[in-house]
Amino acid sequence: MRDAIFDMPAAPSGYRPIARDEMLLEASNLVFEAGGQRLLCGIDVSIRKGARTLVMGPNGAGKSLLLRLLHGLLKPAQGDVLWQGSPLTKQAMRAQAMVFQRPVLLRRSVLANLKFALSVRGLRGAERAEKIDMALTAAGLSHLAKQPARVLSGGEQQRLAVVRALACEPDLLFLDEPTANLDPASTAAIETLVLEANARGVTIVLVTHDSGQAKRLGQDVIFLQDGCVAEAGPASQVLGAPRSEPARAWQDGRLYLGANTRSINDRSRRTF
Ligand SMILES: Nc1ncnc2c1ncn2[C@@H]1O[C@H](COP(=O)(O)OP(=O)(O)OP(=O)(O)O)[C@@H](O)[C@H]1O
Repeated sequence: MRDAIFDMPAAPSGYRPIARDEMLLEASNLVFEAGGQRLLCGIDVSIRKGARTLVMGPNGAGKSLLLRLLHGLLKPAQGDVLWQGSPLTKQAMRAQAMVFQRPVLLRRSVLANLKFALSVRGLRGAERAEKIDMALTAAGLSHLAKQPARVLSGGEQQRLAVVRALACEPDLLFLDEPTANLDPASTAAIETLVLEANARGVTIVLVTHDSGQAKRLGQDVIFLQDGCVAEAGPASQVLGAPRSEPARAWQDGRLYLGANTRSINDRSRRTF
């Protein structure tokens, strides 16, 4: 039985080994295949309760697929996802929420988007109204509550998507490139919402290509390359003193093309 956060060599000094009961989500030997291709190669990852874990790596590395598998939106060809040590159930999925790069909003008002999400969770009346009010305030969207969500700017839509997810009080929030295409002010607003939620105890798993964001938010990092984990561990190691070539290239700002020359069928082999 594993008792450390990731399947890595000995943890570097200063990094506290994490006991198993501190794991919120664990995946072992996750394989995903589509169209006759092996897209995830047998991934082992663990998500610490209360931590901010970043999923990084180049385009097509499998970051979104990994999030969807961890959230239970996709089923693996092989491998298991455990939520607090037990198989992922519908109930466990309700303790999680996901925010996508392009916000998925109802073609209704800002208010109705929040109302609907909370109603699905069984909230009504004063309790729901209070949560809606809190969400609108947190997102700075109170003045736009009656506007159709689709007329909001990209940054406003993403803030709505984040507070709508958080209003349901998930234990874990997945965010797939939530600030791609956003300007610095909008990025800062999303990061503030994420950090505030995390300070309240919400575990965060966030995909990013943004090196500044990785440094600002990262506590643990899973670095993917070609559907495999190239390196995983504390951000101080993976981003600060990487051991794998893909993560080293990222740190140096080099374009790492090596793995792309391999054929798709080689994806099951770890060559890092
Ligand atoms: N349903 C599917 N069927 C076939 N191939 C798929 C499917 N979903 C994803 N892929 C492929 O799997 C690979 C990984 O996709 P994924 O979206 O996870 O990459 P990513 O790391 O999130 O990339 P990006 O940074 O560009 O968003 C890609 O080559 C993609 O084309």
